Amino acid sequence: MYLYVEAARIINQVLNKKSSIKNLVFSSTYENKKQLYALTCECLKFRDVLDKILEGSGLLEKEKKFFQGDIILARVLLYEFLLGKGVQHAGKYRMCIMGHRKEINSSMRKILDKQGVRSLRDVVYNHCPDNAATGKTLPKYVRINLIKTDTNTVIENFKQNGWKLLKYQPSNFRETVESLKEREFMQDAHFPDLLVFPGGTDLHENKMCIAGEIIQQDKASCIPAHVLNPEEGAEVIDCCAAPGNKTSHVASLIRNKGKIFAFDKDARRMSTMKKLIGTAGVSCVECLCQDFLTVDPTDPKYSMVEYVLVDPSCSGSGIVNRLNQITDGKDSVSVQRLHQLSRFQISILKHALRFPGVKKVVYSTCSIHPEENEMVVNEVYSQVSDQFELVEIMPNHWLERGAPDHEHSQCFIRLSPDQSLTNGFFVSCFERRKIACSYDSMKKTNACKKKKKKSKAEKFIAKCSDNESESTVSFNQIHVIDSDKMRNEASSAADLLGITNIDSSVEKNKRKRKHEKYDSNIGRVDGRNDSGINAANGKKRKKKRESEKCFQGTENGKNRKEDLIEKNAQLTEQSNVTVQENSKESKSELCNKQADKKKRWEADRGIENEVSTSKQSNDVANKELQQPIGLAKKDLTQAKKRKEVYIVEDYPEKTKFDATICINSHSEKEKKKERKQTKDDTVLNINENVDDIEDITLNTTSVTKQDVQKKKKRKKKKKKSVVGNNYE
Ligand SMILES: C[S@@+](CC[C@H](N)C(=O)[O-])C[C@H]1O[C@@H](n2cnc3c(N)ncnc32)[C@H](O)[C@@H]1O
Repeated sequence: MYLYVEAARIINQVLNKKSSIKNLVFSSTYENKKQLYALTCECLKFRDVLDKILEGSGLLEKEKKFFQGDIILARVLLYEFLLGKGVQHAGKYRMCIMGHRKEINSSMRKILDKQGVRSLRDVVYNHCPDNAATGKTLPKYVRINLIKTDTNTVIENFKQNGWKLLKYQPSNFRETVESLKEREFMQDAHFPDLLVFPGGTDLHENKMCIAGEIIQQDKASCIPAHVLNPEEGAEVIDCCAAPGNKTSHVASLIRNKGKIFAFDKDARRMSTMKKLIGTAGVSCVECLCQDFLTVDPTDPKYSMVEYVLVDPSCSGSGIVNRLNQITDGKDSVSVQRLHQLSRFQISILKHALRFPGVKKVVYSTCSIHPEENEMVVNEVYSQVSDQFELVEIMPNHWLERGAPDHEHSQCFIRLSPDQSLTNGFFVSCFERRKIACSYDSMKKTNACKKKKKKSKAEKFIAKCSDNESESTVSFNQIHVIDSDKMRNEASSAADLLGITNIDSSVEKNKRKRKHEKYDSNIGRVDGRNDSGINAANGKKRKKKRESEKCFQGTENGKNRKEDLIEKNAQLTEQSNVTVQENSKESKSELCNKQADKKKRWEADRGIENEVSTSKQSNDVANKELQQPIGLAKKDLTQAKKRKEVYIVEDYPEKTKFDATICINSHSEKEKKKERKQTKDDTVLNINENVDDIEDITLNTTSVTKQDVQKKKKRKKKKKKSVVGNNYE
């Protein structure tokens, strides 16, 4: 049968170090790769004991003609007969084995009796001091795919199918795991989306596994995504993603909301990944079959990426049931190979840290060699320590730290079969440093920025005035739609003219932003969290990213520090607007607030100074900072009631208009008329193309909807004629 012949061929090549099992299985023409892979691996694991049985039974001698010295094929058939599904549908192969079954069985019995065990598996386990070949002692970990289901449902499902859920105290977690018996399972102590089963449990045929609701994944390999801990809606890069276990885990943590750019240069592995993420119902991933080192970090496409996972190719020396260990011995990685790998790992990690918007990078390997772990991270850290810091991962929850005798080893975590009951693994985490800058220097920068803005605001207003009928322009209120930049322009304009009513609601994102407030942490590279899923922060950060869009990463060539300072400047300016508007507040209150704000600003950035302990004043300052611009919510509501403000709400979804200025200085009748007109007809078209944010102030023209439609028609006609010309 082709399966047996193919398995024998692959084993032969692996033993002769021609290629790896995975490569050979993937390139095989045998269709059922899973079956072929499993048989190949198992035959390699049981190689020694199968050889003994062969010797005892004299099978090779007796069937000299049949096997022609092919001991590997004989091993494969013997495995299938004794440990597999039986030599099925295999004609002459089956006849050959069945014809000698008595000798085979008696040979096996002798071995079992000699060792005092009941099965061949026990022979193998007893012969491997660390059980490396079988992985028997390692529990089986099952990750719950939160895109398709939830932990309780999965637990209930197992219980209904006769599995018993074991309870434990944190102090006896390890003992409970080690004592797990058949059809018993438990929840992991560290990660709520992980279940633990007895070693050797095979859930491939389980319905939830087939449906992609649960995924068999070692606990070690689940740690990087948890350490990365992106919030829902986050943008993530997975540099070396295939076959996609960690990618699909990240997708699960962000509940399929956000974006993952998954790179891998190996097309074959990439296609496996596509299948895996397809089964897992992951749709937020863009698979990019590309060498990650060739990706341009300044490409605007990646400007919103804040999280990067670096899980590069490594020696795999931590994988305990790695077949290379069976074929080559435990320390089979040569010095030269280690050197090559570590050079590659350094370059990938350095490249990951080049993405301008990135704030967290997790580097992991399934290697036990410091050359691929601590040494790589420390080498890279020495080059980026001005921008990034090494974060202490799970400081109170994980005892096994980086290898001693290496710098920063306290920051890293390692996993091992002995201590963590997992494969050997290494995880480290870089976070972008917080910017420390004094309040005074920040204010100085603000002053410069303000000057520039003033001229921009003047320009803006001049253009607005040009486009509205001069007699009615009073600029009592400004309404800005879907443009952060415009909102800022409007703020400056309002400032300049002493306008009191500013409604900066962003219509297109109205629903998204409804409950979100400006993040008072803006400008800080923050959000550390050891583990767990931080869904609540998700919306907040998404909003922050949206509002930062015009500053961060998109303005190529600008350095991040400047961006952040600008953001802070913006924030202060915006809160100033609020303060100015709040005419009811006394001067002294305002002074107090300013002082509090200064203290808070400096305390946030670790600048040693007196930090205000007054919760009340901090709360006020917080409120102020959270309020981006314009009217307080309650003031806005009142203004709406007084009909001083109206909001153009029902723009059609596909409207191209980004901004409109609404004049509000006439009688109610006129206002109504004007409102209708504004909706239907005259709008100040700030920018037709939302993507061209840079052009917003430049392309300010007044056009009617009819104009736009005409323009579109003209464009269409033009296109048609071009197509026509091509045919000619
Ligand atoms: C350790 S595996 C990644 C495993 C994956 N993170 C997971 O959890 O399933 C390393 C991957 O890196 C890919 N790789 C190696 N060099 C690369 C490069 N320069 N750019 C992108 N991918 C690369 C390999 O093809 C391999 O699939």
